[in-house]
Amino acid sequence: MPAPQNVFKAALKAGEPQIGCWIGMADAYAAEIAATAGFDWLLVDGEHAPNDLRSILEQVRVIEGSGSVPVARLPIGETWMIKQYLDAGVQSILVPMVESADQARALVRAVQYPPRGVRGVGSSLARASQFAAIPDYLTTADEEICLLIQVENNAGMAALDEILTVEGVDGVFIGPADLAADMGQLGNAGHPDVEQAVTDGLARIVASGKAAGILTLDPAMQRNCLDLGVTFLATEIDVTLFAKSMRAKAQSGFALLPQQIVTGQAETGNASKYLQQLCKHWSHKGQVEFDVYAGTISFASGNSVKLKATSEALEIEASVSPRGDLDRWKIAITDHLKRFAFREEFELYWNN
Ligand SMILES: O=C(O)C(=O)C[C@H](O)[C@@H](O)CO
Repeated sequence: MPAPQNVFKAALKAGEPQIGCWIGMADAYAAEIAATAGFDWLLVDGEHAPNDLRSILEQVRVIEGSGSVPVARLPIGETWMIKQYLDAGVQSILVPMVESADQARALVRAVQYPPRGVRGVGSSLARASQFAAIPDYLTTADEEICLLIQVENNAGMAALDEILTVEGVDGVFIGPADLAADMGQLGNAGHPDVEQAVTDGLARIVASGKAAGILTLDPAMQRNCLDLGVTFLATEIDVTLFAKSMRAKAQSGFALLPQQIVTGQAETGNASKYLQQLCKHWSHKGQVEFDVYAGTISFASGNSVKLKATSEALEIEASVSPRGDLDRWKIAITDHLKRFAFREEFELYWNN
């Protein structure tokens, strides 16, 4: 009886695109929910999520029972860590921050038993062999391990062609976020230079015959990657899905409640000037419409202000969301207008 077949590895070898999702909740219950979605693979993130071997194992267990395949990302590519992940029964691993062919070769050795590799032999204790219930595990395990590595900085990209010659690396994942950071575009993986480097790298990986992979939430980039021949594509992240939908649902709930609104006025002959100054000042942060007589400024937070200028006064209506801080918003509006009206005695009276 051989080691369990790695259907994910087989699909990559056959060039069949596999759509996956990053799961970073670091919780088996959440992983079990994700596993009902039907993704081909789920990346259990041991690098950026608060996971340890135990939590990785619990998530792998619940995913294995579904139609999805677990792929575990290690925090870093250490031989002893790989040994533990494989003995725990993980068959597909993703190793971050690979930047040389020597490093890739060491990782290949780490996932293989002697004489080809250095994986320690402990299968009699290991879940991977079903605790020695799989008699042929030792001689069949290597073939079912899928080793995926991440190239995600300038050094790795420079060594990519040599890395792609390393036998035993089943796929190479380009990490846009970390590559962007190393390219001087921290937080801006969508920068044209970064996207160009990513697509060039993916094309080289595909041309080498190895599987190419990436995580991107951008639908256009996802389409482009599949057109390039990417075969392990992660299109979502559970944490961001959950966080964004919770925030949106909280806002839509509060939208059922009345806004907090207050009016105010200031006697001045420069009402139109100050109105236009305030609208221009906040035009880069919020949604702004104005002319010489009236203006509206709205922010994503729910804070907004309407202004009307006459020849003698500036009239204001300030509002915040039901849970917003109206007093703080009034102070912000007052402070900005006082700064613009520094040449005169300017008092803004609120009708609260
Ligand atoms: O560099 C990248 O991009 C990745 O390796 C994926 C990120 O680590 C993932 O956390 C999403 O930002």
